[in-house]
Amino acid sequence: MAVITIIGTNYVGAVYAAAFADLGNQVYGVDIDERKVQLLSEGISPIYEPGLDELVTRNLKAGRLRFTTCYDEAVPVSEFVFICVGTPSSFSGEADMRAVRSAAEMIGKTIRGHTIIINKSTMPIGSGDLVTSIINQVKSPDATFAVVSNPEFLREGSAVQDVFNPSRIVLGAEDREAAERVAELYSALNAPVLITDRRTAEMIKYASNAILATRISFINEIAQICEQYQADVKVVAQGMGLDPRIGPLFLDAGIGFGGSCFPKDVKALSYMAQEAGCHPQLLHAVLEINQDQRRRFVHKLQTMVGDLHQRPIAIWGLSFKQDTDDIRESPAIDVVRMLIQRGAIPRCYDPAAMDNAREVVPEAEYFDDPYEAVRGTDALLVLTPWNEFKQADLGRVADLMRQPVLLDGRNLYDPADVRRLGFRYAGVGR
Ligand SMILES: NC(=O)c1ccc[n+]([C@@H]2O[C@H](COP(=O)([O-])OP(=O)(O)OC[C@H]3O[C@@H](n4cnc5c(N)ncnc54)[C@H](O)[C@@H]3O)[C@@H](O)[C@H]2O)c1
Ligand SMILES: O=c1ccn([C@@H]2O[C@H](COP(=O)(O)OP(=O)(O)O[C@H]3O[C@H](CO)[C@@H](O)[C@H](O)[C@H]3O)[C@@H](O)[C@H]2O)c(=O)[nH]1
Repeated sequence: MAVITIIGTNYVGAVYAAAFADLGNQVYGVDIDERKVQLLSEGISPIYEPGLDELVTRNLKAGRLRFTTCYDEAVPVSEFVFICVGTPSSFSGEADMRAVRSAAEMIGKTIRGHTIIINKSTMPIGSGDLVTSIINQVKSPDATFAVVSNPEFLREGSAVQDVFNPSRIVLGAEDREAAERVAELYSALNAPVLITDRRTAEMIKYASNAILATRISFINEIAQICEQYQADVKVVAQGMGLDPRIGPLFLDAGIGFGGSCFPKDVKALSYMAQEAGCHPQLLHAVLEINQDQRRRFVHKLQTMVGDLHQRPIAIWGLSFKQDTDDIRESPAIDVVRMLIQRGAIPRCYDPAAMDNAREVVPEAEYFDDPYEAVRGTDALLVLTPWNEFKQADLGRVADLMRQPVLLDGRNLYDPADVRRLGFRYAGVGR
């Protein structure tokens, strides 16, 4: 049993707080957002993440988990303090480290005895040194500490599952004993552990996200070429994926990657590269192809239905991927914005992300029922691959629409099946 504090309790921190408690530890979750702390203390997850409510509730009841806004209540009694605050993109693409700096300062002021501080947020290379120096400036003279980098690889929508079944635990430290003590926290999960220096660990995170984003932009570029030569990118990806050197994952063509990680982390890596005098051509291309994908999709809609002014267009899916309410950098939200700019009337449905979407795109119309959203529309755009869209009653959809046009931004449907129902259909790269 260890006493652990998690700083920042949202997509990453809330899941970790509950998971470490579930493994038998005493855990404090600290967040500056009072509403979030209040909800979590009542066993209600502030985000849509399958399995999280149950995990939080079970551990609150067992008395192993507590949420607070007060560092003083948690940090002084903790042996381990995880930093899980956000590191969003700033205007230049550089990671915005304000939350990390302020968390480090608060940790520095409240640590007692010996504490291991773990950087779990995705932070630029060199951030371990930054956190160390901030803490050194404010800590009490008798407090000692070590900073370990421990990047996180969970995916939203399957975060609970991913945290209990990690592909690897990466630890970076100048103090090997500190890294080994952090490794013990994960010992029950039987995952491979890689211990290295801090900067290498920080780079492993950026390089991992960058290659996954690269695969997506790669297949999206292949999809563009497939469209010109009447090949089917879905089958191309399948055929490529059978080669064990290539593998089948992260080769789904579509409207591009979004979310709070790939876009910001590729930008941050590219920024770091440029700052160091490198020329990150591949990273630039990955981002450029990703933006193009959205524009090309809207252009395809225009070629199929003509001028969009005053045209009602149905949208299925707003979150950046399935099984989450997260709309950060969602390509679907970008597409909706482009439609509005062109005078269209987007009629949107999403099983989890509509409250978030309403806040950023209040001009669109929202429906609680996917079939209501398509009523009287001139096209249906499927933008997020939620399960409930995969076997939807497309016959009924065709009947409800003013004209049956289906643009499948995630290649969910079999083109021949959809055309048989009377739709004019376009996927991506097929
Ligand atoms: N979301 C993911 O799937 C994922 C996966 C792996 C790594 N990461 C990385 O982990 C980090 C956290 O990601 P997230 O999506 O959970 O971020 P988030 O922005 O959704 O949540 C951050 C939380 O930290 C809180 N916070 C901000 N400043 C604070 C402070 N000074 N003290 C205490 N709490 C504070 C915020 O109120 C918020 O609840 C980021 O660096 C991200 O890149 C995210
Ligand atoms: O073949 C694919 C796979 C994914 N996507 C899109 O890529 C984005 C990211 O998807 P995914 O990686 O599943 O979700 P995230 O929750 O953003 O997780 C990524 O980002 C996290 C934050 O850094 C990392 O921890 C994870 O390992 C990494 O997969 C989404 O918009 C997906 O729709 C595609 O377009 N095609």
